[in-house]
Amino acid sequence: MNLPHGMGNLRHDQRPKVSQGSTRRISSSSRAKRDPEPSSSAFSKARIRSTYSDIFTNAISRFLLPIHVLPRAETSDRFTICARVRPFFEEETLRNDIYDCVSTTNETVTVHVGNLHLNKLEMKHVTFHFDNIFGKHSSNQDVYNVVQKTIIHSIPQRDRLPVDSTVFLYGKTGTGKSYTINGITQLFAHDVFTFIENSHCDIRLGISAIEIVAGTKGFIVSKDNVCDLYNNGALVCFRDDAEGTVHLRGAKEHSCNNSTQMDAYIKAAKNIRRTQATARNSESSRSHLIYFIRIRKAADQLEDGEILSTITFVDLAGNEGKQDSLNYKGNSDHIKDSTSINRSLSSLQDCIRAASAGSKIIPFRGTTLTRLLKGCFYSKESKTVFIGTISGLPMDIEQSISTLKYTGLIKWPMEDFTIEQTVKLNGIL
Ligand SMILES: Nc1ncnc2c1ncn2[C@@H]1O[C@H](COP(=O)(O)OP(=O)(O)OP(=O)(O)O)[C@@H](O)[C@H]1O
Repeated sequence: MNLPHGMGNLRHDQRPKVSQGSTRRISSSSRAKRDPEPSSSAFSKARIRSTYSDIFTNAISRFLLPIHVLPRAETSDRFTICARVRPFFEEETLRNDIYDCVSTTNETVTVHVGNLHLNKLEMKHVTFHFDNIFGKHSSNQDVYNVVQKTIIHSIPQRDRLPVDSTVFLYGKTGTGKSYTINGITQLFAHDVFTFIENSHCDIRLGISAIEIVAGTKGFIVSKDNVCDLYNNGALVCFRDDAEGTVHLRGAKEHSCNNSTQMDAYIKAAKNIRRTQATARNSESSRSHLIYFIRIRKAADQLEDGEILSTITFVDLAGNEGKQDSLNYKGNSDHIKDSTSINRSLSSLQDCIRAASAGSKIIPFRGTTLTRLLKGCFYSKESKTVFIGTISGLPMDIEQSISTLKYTGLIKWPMEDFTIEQTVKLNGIL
């Protein structure tokens, strides 16, 4: 029997156990109806999940990935779509109402959604099939090994022109975006000079780091501000050229001659970035952080000398559902931040989807974030890795599903990467 790929490397006895129930693909048209925004009802859902945790954990332990989940046509390698599941913290493992609602293989992640429907308990297993899944036990090195295959295309070779590459981290607050980007940029800093040496090309590296923060006029959220993290947060203007390369006017670019320097500049930007303690994360990022690693001709020592390619690392601010916003009632700054962040994330998805569908019209002018990343959408040769981060907590289920849908839709129509099975559980309430 042909095992679906992703399951091929699991022995039969290692695979999750069979579950009974209906299986269906999710169509894009019915998506909105069945997946409403998490709302105050999410609280009652959380209560149901905690009250009937025994029944739900039993149903999760009997889950088996449907055999026909995976076949799909080969798609281009311009976008690599991944998800990472963060492990539970120690304090979470000690709580009775918390159990793991996510299971993974190398290419699939399944979110187990326990619910009460018409007074009966049911378990919906929603499986997402991506290019790579990093489970709870994966390390930053595992993530970097995949990212490296993409960013290597930006290093010039004698027989090949370099292309731009971008790595995005997207997910709910506290799911490990910054943890992942810090890990992979550190590994990148360590490796990149070896790549350059092996390329035998005369090139030099420069790094700039900016954050995008919500601009406000009174009560109104206006155009976002771009701040230079290497110049005390000074405001930066930018323009793009015909090739789509964005030039930051007034942003400092530091030349890096070795790994230690590169690593130090990466850490310096991270430490200056705007963060705020929230209910979910003591150091929650309230801005989008972007590192631009410019690969320039070595002969051209000027700061604005010819750019051969750019490697961009984007740590997006945490997206927030309605229930998160309820924690900040009355904090108008936080609400303005959230509005701006959610608007730019939604615009980013529109742009990446238009780009992956090969559309000539890409709505990148909508937000500062998408204007800055224009090159990633316009250049057909550019390569992008998009990593959605989630947690397996019962109270995060709706957000995890929303993150995974957002992430997958970048590359495929919904029915090509999602499958849903519903199992009716014993117990009438
Ligand atoms: N894979 C992981 N392994 C171990 N610890 C992790 C992992 N992912 C996240 N963490 C820990 O979880 C906490 C929150 O992670 P992090 O700050 O990266 O979240 P975030 O998604 O960037 O949140 P925000 O959007 O609020 O900035 C941190 O203490 C981090 O060390």
